[in-house]
Amino acid sequence: MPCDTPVIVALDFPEAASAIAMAEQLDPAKCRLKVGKELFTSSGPAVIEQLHQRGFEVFLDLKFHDIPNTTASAVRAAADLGVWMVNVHAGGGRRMMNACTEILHSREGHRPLLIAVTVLTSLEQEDLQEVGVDIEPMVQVQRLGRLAQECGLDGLVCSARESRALRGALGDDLLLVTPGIRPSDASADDQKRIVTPAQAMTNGSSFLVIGRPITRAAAPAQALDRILAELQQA
Ligand SMILES: O=C(O)c1cc(=O)[nH]c(=O)n1[C@@H]1O[C@H](COP(=O)(O)O)[C@@H](O)[C@H]1O
Repeated sequence: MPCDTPVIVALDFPEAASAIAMAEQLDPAKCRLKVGKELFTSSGPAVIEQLHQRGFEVFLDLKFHDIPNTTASAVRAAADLGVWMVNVHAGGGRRMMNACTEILHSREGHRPLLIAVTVLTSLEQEDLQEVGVDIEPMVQVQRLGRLAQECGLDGLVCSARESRALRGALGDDLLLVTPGIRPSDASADDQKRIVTPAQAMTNGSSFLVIGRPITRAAAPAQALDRILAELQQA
């Protein structure tokens, strides 16, 4: 069942049973699902197969960041799992990202969308300065976004706060996958560069990654429906 909405629900759960229980409350036509570091570390590739069997397309979010050979090999392994999307960290640089696009373009069969994380949505300018990046998030996002585009990646992970400027600087072809999405009444949790679902789409985001506002809701399916209704009105 193909999904016809921009929502990707983050399945941040400690093991497969709770992740699958959440997936079974959701409709593959209304959302895609993201498997991240916690769930994949605990459950491995099997949980992806279980989600595929339930009709979901899966974004494997491991933010691969390593030397070119290691990262390209990991991306190939992700492609072998049949995932819809996989991410690397643009901070790995040009040679790493080129190695990843080359290995995907040289393979037969299924090829996932390959996107690059730019600046984590949990970071603000002060955080960047502490780790030696003495520029604003917007500038760093555009610098890494341009580099990823030059390397032929399909898209970027960034905050929807940067989506409009990225569209102006890099055009409309890049997929902009934006976490840090919060309905106006939701807690920010540990996210810093947050945007509402409707504003994110208005800003030019392609996909919205949403975790706790849906998965921690008393009624997750209804929380998703409310967000989809907000998007319809945008
Ligand atoms: O690559 C990601 O998915 C990601 C990048 C980023 O900059 N910020 C970010 O929050 N994420 C992920 O998106 C999800 C956001 O979850 P919530 O904060 O619960 O909505 C988590 O699974 C994060 O690991």
